[in-house]
Amino acid sequence: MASFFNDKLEFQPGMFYVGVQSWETKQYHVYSTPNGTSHNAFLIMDKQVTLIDTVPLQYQFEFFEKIKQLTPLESIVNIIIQHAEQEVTECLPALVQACPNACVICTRKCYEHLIILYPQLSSTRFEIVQPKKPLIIGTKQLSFIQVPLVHWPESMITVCGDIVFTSDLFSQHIASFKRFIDPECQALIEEKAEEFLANEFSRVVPQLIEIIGQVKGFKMLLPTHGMIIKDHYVERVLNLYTNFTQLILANADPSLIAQRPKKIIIVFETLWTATARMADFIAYHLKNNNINICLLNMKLTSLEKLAHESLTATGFAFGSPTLNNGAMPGIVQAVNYLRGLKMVDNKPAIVFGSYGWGDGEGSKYLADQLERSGIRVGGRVIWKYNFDDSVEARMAQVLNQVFMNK
Ligand SMILES: Cc1cc2nc3c(=O)[nH]c(=O)nc-3n(C[C@H](O)[C@H](O)[C@H](O)COP(=O)(O)O)c2cc1C
Repeated sequence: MASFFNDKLEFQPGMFYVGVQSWETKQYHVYSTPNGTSHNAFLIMDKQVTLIDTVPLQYQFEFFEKIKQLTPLESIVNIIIQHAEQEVTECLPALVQACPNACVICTRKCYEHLIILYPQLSSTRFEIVQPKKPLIIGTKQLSFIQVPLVHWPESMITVCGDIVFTSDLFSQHIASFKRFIDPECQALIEEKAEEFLANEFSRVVPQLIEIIGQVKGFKMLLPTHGMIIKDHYVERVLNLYTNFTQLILANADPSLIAQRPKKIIIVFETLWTATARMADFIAYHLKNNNINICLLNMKLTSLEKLAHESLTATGFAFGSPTLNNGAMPGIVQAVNYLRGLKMVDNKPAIVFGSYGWGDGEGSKYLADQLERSGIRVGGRVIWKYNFDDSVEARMAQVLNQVFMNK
């Protein structure tokens, strides 16, 4: 009987895509994924049938059906788990039950994480990968490169001939009927790959540089999320990764940041528009002084957009009215997110905001959060309810001083 899931893709002789498209995923980790995502898994039909990664539990039926189109589940001998996170392991307990002959192959750390996540795996047969010991599965041979903290401590990637299964590396959050990057979707895929980088890998640049060197020259990259990258797109994506690492390294050096075209991120929230109107004033003032701006209202903007834009920023203006003696939740979240990704470090910042009856505790809270992370706040402009020309003049002076050294 024809199966609904019979959309086999043999991307290399004997190698099949058995992943799923998650069109409905609009939130991933802490940020939004408007294009959905995919959870990619791969089956290698060799003497020893070998599976690379699983998918989230909600897709177990589809995943198993896809495998069964190619081979009975019991025939699987090796289950390679590149990363312990639930998105690639939730089907593992059921899979192990369905494949009595299978051995789970992963790093030592991955094994430690898996048996905490799934105690029922304690009697499963595991094999811990060794750096220089390939796994021979018949005509094909697999070798493993550990990539700690890219993006969990147990992560590894898998090399097979001239292709690499890259786990989260080179991922892009997008669901699609296409499996391969092509000219039509190239721009979107590259944007999504850079967004993924900004949100997931800003803290692991030395590891990225090492991996970029290791995967140069390979023909095909098969990430956990998004489309497969092959042919000349491999070089394009590696260049994108290299540019990203250079950008992040430059972010650690104030003299290199100073050489970039100026770009100030104005990120704010508002209750009754006063802080929003001041954000507009800041935007106009900077623009009139030939400084690029990006104006983001955190009620209408996503964290992944904020992080992506912040990659190339040279400074920040954070605005919040006072709400219950503190700052607005979205802007607190924004500061916390950028601080964690080290996007604000070494860049000038100001805070601003309206208040009613207190002392501008909203912007004070933001300034304290930034200063506690070692980020120097160059100015704080506050006003009661509504602002007039004198507050605008004060703001203009702070902007000139902090962002233009005037
Ligand atoms: C729910 C709520 C809580 C507030 N809490 C405070 C407060 O704790 N301290 C204060 O000075 N003002 C407080 N305010 C007043 C606002 O900070 C004030 O209206 C301000 O002008 C709003 O700025 P906006 O127009 O940018 O939203 C509060 C306002 C609201 C609606």
